[in-house]
Amino acid sequence: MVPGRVNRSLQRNRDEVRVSNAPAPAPPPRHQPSKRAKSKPKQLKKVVLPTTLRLDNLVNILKERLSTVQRAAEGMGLTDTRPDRLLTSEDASLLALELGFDPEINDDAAFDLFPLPLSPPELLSPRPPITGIFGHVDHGKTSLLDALRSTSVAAGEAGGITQHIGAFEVGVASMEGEPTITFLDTPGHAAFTAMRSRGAGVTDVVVLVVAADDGVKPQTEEVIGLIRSASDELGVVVALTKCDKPGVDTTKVKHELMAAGVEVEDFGGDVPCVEVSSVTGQGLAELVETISAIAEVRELKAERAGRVEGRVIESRVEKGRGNVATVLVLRGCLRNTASLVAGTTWARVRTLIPPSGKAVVSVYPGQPVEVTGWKDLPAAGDLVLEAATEDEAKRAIANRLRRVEQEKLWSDVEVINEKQRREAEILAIRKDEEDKAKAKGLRGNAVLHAGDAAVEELVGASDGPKELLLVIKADVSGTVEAVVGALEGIGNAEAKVKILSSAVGPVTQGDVDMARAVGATIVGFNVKAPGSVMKDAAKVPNPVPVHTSPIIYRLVDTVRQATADLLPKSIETRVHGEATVQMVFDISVKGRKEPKRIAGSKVSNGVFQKARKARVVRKGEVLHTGVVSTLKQVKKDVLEIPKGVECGIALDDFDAWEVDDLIQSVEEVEVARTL
Ligand SMILES: Nc1nc2c(ncn2[C@@H]2O[C@H](COP(=O)(O)OP(=O)(O)OP(=O)(O)O)[C@@H](O)[C@H]2O)c(=O)[nH]1
Repeated sequence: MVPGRVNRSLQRNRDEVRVSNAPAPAPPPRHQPSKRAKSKPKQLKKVVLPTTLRLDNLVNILKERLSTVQRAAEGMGLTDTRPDRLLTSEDASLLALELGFDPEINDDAAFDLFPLPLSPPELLSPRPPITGIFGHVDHGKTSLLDALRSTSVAAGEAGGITQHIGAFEVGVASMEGEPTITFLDTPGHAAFTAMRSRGAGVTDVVVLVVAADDGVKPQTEEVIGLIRSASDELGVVVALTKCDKPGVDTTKVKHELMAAGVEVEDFGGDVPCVEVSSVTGQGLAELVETISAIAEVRELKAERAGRVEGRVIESRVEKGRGNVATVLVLRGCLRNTASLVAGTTWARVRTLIPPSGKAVVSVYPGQPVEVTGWKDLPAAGDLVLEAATEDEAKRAIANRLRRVEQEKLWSDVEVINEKQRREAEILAIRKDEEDKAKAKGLRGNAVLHAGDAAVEELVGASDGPKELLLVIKADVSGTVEAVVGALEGIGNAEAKVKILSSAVGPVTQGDVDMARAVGATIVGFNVKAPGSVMKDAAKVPNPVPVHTSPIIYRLVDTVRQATADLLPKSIETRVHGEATVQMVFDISVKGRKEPKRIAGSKVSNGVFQKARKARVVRKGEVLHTGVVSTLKQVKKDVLEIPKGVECGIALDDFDAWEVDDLIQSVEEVEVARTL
């Protein structure tokens, strides 16, 4: 415990408040210590405050009166001082200080691991370039990666098989230093833009794949945009694929590339363009040579000793191996004895498996490796850092988790406080309306009804957009991110998607329980939902919708439809008949003092039906829509009147007829809306 820390931060806060209120002559009341706190600094009594507490918890901890704490809170500028109001730890500390206490926080909470400063040049050694292959759907990325991968297998030990770990290495005979290129095996689906842009973050060289028989397409342009935004860090080579196809016009494609802003070498620019075929193997060696030439010019170097740093490029749970993450080493030496942290999890490395499939004891910069031993699954994109000891790793992660929890809690605090404030407001309004109703002489249900009506008006007026709550599951962390990216934007101002949680793994009973508790829908990409879990999800009265598919677009469509279903249906009015008022007269009705006012009309269009609602239109303006109480032909009650026939019409709640009013016989139909 370090008591001084809080005081320093409190001082800083006071300064901030003063600055923001600079024009005011006197310091504002909030964050202003009382004389009591100032004049008796030695008598401050130590108190340890939990990170989250309600106002009444603070009252108990400080052993003060509720009213005293509330007064102090008001003096600090807090408008809401109800006992169940949640306080931020900062406000709670300030209140404690204000009331003559010395609040403490745990200094260990600040500990974490961070990337090392840049290494001095004399410690740097060449490293393999990290190469990403990007381009439009079906332009041949997978085929090119497969062709390059088989080159690496062929060049490796006899019978060797490359494991699919999200990256692989290809040897380059002519390259100096580390004679390999590391290829990232990134997927090329349109919905995976998020992953691609992250992939580009660790990439040194981009191979822009353009099919020679198809030319520049929307995703080609998207990749060009990505390359432009990171042009200082990226080397670029264009691979014109499918050049074995008869009749392809590579010059035309190069023109298209120029038009899209890629200055190809043949036309005087600096971007090399290699014509390849994954079918015949044409140009593959040249492509590899070109990448290594680009890498040499860029002098890619990293320190091969010391603490390791890397990035997670893929992660998944594997039967028998547990949490597995493919890590790309960016600096240092990754040993099979290291303790690592990534995101909010850590690992004591159990095995290091490179693409060749044979365990190794150390891995160097530019190389990809599968790391097992993670306590939890790290996410694709997470920074991997080495801790000096296992304890250090655990400490850093405990603090990161605490911070994540706190952040979440404090965003919830706002919501909870707002919800409580609103509930109190609703109660007050209900009471007020009920009192008014009683004063008017109303009794019993009529009083309750007055309260209900006022609350309904208030609640109806301020409802935000409807939300489709989602629990997302996917096979690997990269796809979790992609699915979240594809779904989170769905909706409009009236209905939208809200993602409650997203994680790697199959749909579990826990997911269903959680979804059921909050009324959420489960979306699974490329994952299984066991039969028992699906059976439970289908249970009435609270079934949980579960949508799983290996096709992301299908999930997007399903979620879009489910979100559209939340939209209030639009009401379409269909007119089945029209009558024009020709004269207005009164008839006396048995048992009624007042005569009934009848619109003597003639049906001018369609059929006028008693069972349908009637809409009164005067000079184009709708005056009333209501129930038909009387429909008479001469003196006889009838159910409908055809076109051209005269009739008498009366409505339940309207009788201010005028000659020439139009009475429409209407049907109100609910129409589903789309997004
Ligand atoms: N003739 C010929 N066909 C090719 C070549 N490269 C790919 N193809 C074919 O083009 C089609 C698409 O190839 P993929 O490698 O799946 O393309 P992709 O870019 O990975 O596709 P997505 O993963 O869907 O983005 C397949 O039918 C391949 O057989 C090539 O060099 N020559």
